[in-house]
Amino acid sequence: MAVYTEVTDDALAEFLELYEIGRLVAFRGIAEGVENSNFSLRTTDGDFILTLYEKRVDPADLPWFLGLMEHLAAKSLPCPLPVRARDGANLNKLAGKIAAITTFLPGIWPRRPAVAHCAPLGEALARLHLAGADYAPTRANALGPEGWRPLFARCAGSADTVQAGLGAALDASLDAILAAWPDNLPRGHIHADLFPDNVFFLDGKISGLIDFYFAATDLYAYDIAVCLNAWCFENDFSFNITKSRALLRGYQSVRPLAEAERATLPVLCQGAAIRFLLTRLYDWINTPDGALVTRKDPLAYWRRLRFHAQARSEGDYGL
Ligand SMILES: Nc1ncnc2c1ncn2[C@@H]1O[C@H](COP(=O)(O)OP(=O)(O)OP(=O)(O)O)[C@@H](O)[C@H]1O
Ligand SMILES: N[C@@H](CCO)C(=O)O
Repeated sequence: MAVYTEVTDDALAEFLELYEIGRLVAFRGIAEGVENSNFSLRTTDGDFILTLYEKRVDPADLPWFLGLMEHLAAKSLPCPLPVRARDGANLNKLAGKIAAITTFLPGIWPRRPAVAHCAPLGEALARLHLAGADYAPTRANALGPEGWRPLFARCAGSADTVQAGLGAALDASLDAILAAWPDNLPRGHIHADLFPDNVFFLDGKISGLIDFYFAATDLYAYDIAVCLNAWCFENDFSFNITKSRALLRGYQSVRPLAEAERATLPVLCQGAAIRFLLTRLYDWINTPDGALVTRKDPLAYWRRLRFHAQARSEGDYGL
């Protein structure tokens, strides 16, 4: 459930006056997502999404995210296009929060990711990387390697309440991953959270890439590692190398990987696994019982981390 902030009819009417998008026809909260409050908005001009930015998004970063989306959409990537108000602003205030309207994208996200989704996903990710290359402003990845130790420090004390011995195991894993982390790979703007619920499909083709609020300037291959974690494990935590091979082939059909990117896939995947493990662990510990939002299981990423830690080479990912 992700409607943290209620929007009254009067406040909405006043807000929509700022835009030139026709008259309101329908408005409802969207239950999915955990980070921001999202509403679907229908006007006489069409369908839109209204987002109110909540806890984790730093308002100072919003112009960068919206600018990136505008840049990518202009290059025909199927991502939401921020709608500008009459005065040209793409961010305004609603119900005490910073808010934006973006275009609505058709399609549905795959509840059960299959092999057939993975090649189009890889292609779309590579297109995103290429299309973003000439977006000049940069954004440091707050949830990249430099952020992992400080994040762990904020939840280490409670890790063992989730699983006995988890704190010490994570401490050792972080040491190993950070020591082996590559710093000389090709970089640019990455999505950094391209999970199945952020990718819409229609008739077997990708129709939407959403949720750019973790995007940052970082290693391209790290973005692939995020996708390998999010798309290529089965419910029993076994790694599906057929999905991984399809994803990597799809990616390389658009942007071939450098040798160093291929060779470092095991550690990049460990890093991506620990990143989601840590944010989930933090949320697990800090979300009060009875909160409306569903907490995500940190241990699902502990299982993934263990797989990647025993991977020896790119061959373990189907290359
Ligand atoms: N541009 C869009 N077009 C169509 N639907 C959208 C769009 N943006 C968001 N949605 C809908 O809103 C839901 C939540 O959006 P989103 O994933 O961005 O929320 P969030 O709280 O920021 O997410 P997350 O928890 O994944 O970080 C999506 O699953 C989708 O149903
Ligand atoms: N994709 C993240 C949640 C929000 O970005 C996760 O599954 O932990």
